[in-house]
Order: sequence, then structure tokens, then C-alpha cells
Amino acid sequence: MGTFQIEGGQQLSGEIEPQGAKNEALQILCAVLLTSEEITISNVPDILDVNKLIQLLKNLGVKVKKLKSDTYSFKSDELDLNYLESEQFKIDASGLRGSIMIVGPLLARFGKGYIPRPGGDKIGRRRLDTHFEGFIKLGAEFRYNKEERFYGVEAPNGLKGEFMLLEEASVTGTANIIMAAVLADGTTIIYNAACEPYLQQLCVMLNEMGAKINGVGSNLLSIEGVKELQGCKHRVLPDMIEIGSWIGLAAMTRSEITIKNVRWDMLGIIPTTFRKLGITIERREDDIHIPAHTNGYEVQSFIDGSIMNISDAPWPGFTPDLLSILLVVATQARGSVLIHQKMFESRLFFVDKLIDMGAKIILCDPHRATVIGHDFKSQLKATTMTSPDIRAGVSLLIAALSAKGTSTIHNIEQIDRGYENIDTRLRALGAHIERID
Ligand SMILES: CC(=O)N[C@H]1[C@@H](OP(=O)(O)OP(=O)(O)OC[C@H]2O[C@@H](n3ccc(=O)[nH]c3=O)[C@H](O)[C@@H]2O)O[C@H](CO)[C@@H](O)[C@@H]1O
Ligand SMILES: C=C(OP(=O)(O)O)C(=O)O
Repeated sequence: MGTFQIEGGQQLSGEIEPQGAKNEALQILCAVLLTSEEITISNVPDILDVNKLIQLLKNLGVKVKKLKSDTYSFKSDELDLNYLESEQFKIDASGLRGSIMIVGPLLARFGKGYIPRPGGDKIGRRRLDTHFEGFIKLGAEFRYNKEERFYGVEAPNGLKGEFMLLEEASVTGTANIIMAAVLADGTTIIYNAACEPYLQQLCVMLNEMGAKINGVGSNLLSIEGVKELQGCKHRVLPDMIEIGSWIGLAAMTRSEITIKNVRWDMLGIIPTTFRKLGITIERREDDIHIPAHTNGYEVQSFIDGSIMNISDAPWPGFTPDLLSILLVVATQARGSVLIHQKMFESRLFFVDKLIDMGAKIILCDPHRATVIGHDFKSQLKATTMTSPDIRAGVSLLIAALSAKGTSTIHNIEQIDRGYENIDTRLRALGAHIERID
């Protein structure tokens, strides 16, 4: 179990370049299974989850070449499908959430797809019904081994396009169904599709490969199946969750930081939501500039004067992955805010650690926390903590960087799942952080 030691209270400054997006890369990497031709992907982040998925693809027989530090080519022309029935596959696939998205492409191209219960953050129930209900609609047969928690879908006679109204706008579920439908016979209509930028990117890439997807960016997709797909080149977007994390870091440590090349057009409601906490976010061409918040930041209220409430929702709503960051930043705001995590059941429990550090938070129930900001009149105190999940981990890291004294964070593998060389990059901004084992 790795550990960070952080001496808090330093003001940071400088520029930071966001990494490629974890959650887009996981979708795009699975899509390489849809063709026997070569696919080149750039801006691939060097993070644990992505590296695990690349290893899984290699074990499945995909020919992977590293062309540059962030660029790979993939060729899925000679796959070993027996691997899907091996013990090694169960270990590999259960190590991350993104592995679930190999099922759609394998089912579409080879008529079968298997997966153990995928890993990822333990942040409440994470059911897979949307994925499998979609495959069943396309004509697949589904089975589930409860003992081994192993899922399987088969369609020896191929898939057939259908209309489907998803029960939930599931992100990975939508990606999986799209990747199954692109090679189905006939037209698939997906209503209540998730439509976040990473899914838009997946559709753009698939269309580049010869797929016929209409409605990209909306929640109504029409996919006319094609017989086969070709190779292509694709570049992954900057990671909007990382960008939001740096905004939070800058505000909470009262640092002047410029986040470079953020793709403003793809950030949706994220900047506006941080502004609701009173954080100044300046647009400088395609960069975000955060000035040092020497006088703090003040939570806005609604038009009728009622208390600010920030909650998550499927895109274009506010992403649940940034609520933990927003919550930690609110602990030093002027004013109070209710954070309502609607989508996940167990993502707010990390507030106990912030309370230990001196933050004023009332955990109302598993989904809601009221934060009463200190307005920097009282600094958080350093402590020892364990990172429970990727975003809570980064939130605790931000808290530690702003706190008085030296904090220790264990289980930093959770952070390494999604943040590339975070300690090195933070040190470049002036942070005092060491990886101690
Ligand atoms: C690898 C990957 O890409 N992971 C992301 C993906 O996970 P993932 O695709 O697993 O998440 P889903 O979109 O399926 O669901 C997320 C949660 O929201 C609930 N839900 C979802 C849709 C809906 O309309 N109503 C609703 O309540 C689900 O029950 C679940 O509890 O999307 C999540 C939601 O943005 C992000 O937190 C994860 O980082
Ligand atoms: C919840 C997340 O990841 P995963 O779905 O991979 O667990 C996340 O990226 O915040």
C-alpha cells in the first residue's frame, strides 16, 4: 500500500497541463476490439487503470505498440478468445471498472462476451443491468453465474438493431451498447443515452472507423449497423475531472494556477458550478486561469436567497466525480452549501476524515452533506488518513495540501488509478509532497 506524506500550507503557483481523460481512454481502448485494422490513439494517460486495460488487451492477443510516451497503436487481428475463460482474465478484468466495455465489442465482432464483476471505486451499488438489458434487446442470450459473479452474453447468429429506452443514462452502459450496435444488422435507436463528451468522442471515433451513428451529443442515438469497421487515428480529450481537481486545489490553497489547453467547449457546466462557490475562473484562450484567492471565496445563493445546493446529474448535469472535490473546497468558503450526491450511495463517507481535520460538515444521510465554510479563519489540521476511492483520495490530498502540519495518506493506489504522476506534477507547482513507499 503506497503512501503520500504532505507538508501542507504552501502557496502553489505555475502552470499545469491536464492529462488525457481516464474515462474516455477506457472507452476508446475497448473500441480497438471492433476491427482487425490498426488504430492509433494519442494523449493516453499513464495511469493505473489505463495501463491495466492495455495489459488486458495484450493478454487477449491485441498487438500493442508504444509509439511515444502517450501514443499507442493497437491491432486486433489475431485474438485469443480462450483467454476469456481463463483464471488470468478473471483477475485482470476484475481490477478495474472500464473492463466491462470489452463485452459490447467482443459480442458484436465474435458473437460472445464474458466479464467477471468489474472493479473500480467502491462507492455504492454499481449495477450492470443497463448493459445487459441492452445486449438482450439486440438479441443476445444472457447468463450469470452468481457463485463466481461472472456474466456472459452470446449471439451466435449475430445481433439485430432494435429500439431501446434505457432505464438509466449509464455512461459505460451506453458505450457498451453503442459498440455492440455498430456491427448489428439493421438500425438501433438508443433513447435516454448518456451523452457526455467522452461518449461523443467514442461516437466520433467509431464514425471515423466507418460506423453510422447519428444524434451524437444528444440522448437519442440512431445507429445503422455496418458489416465491418476500419482503422483510424484518435486523440483523447483532456481529463475534465482532473481539470476540476486543479481548480479545487488552486482555490483551497489560495494559489495562482493556470490550467493549460482545457478544451473549454467540452467542460459543460463544470466552470459555472465552481463559480457557485465564489471561485474566480478566468478564461484565457483555451486555458483556465485561477487567481490567488487572497480574500477567500463566497458561496453564492439562489435568486430567492435560499441556501446553495449543488448536486450531480447525468450529463449535461454536474458530474458526480467532482462533487467530492467541490465538497472539500467548500470547507474553506465563506457561507454554507448543501452537497447532494444523488447518483452514488457511499461516496460521501470520507467527510469523517475532513471532520477530523476540523472541517464543519454535517453528514445528513449517505447522500447529503451540509458544509459550513471556515472562510480561512481556521486552517484544517494535518492528520493520517486512507484514500477510500479515487476522487475522495484527491479531495483528501487537497485538504492535506491546505492543512497545517504534515499529513499522511495511505492507499494512494486509488489516486494513481486516475492521476498521472500526481506527486511530481504537484511538486512542480511548489507542493511539499513525497511518495514514501
Ligand atoms: C469508467 C467510467 O467511465 N466510470 C464513470 C462512469 O461509471 P459507470 O458507467 O459505471 O456509471 P453509470 O453511469 O452506469 O452510473 C453511475 C451511478 O449513477 C446512477 N444513475 C445513472 C444514470 C441515471 O440516469 N441515474 C442514476 O441514478 C447509477 O445507478 C449509478 O449508481 O460514469 C459515472 C457517472 O458519471 C462516473 O462516476 C464514473 O467515473
Ligand atoms: C468512479 C470513478 O471511476 P470508476 O468508474 O473507474 O470506478 C471515477 O473516475 O471517479
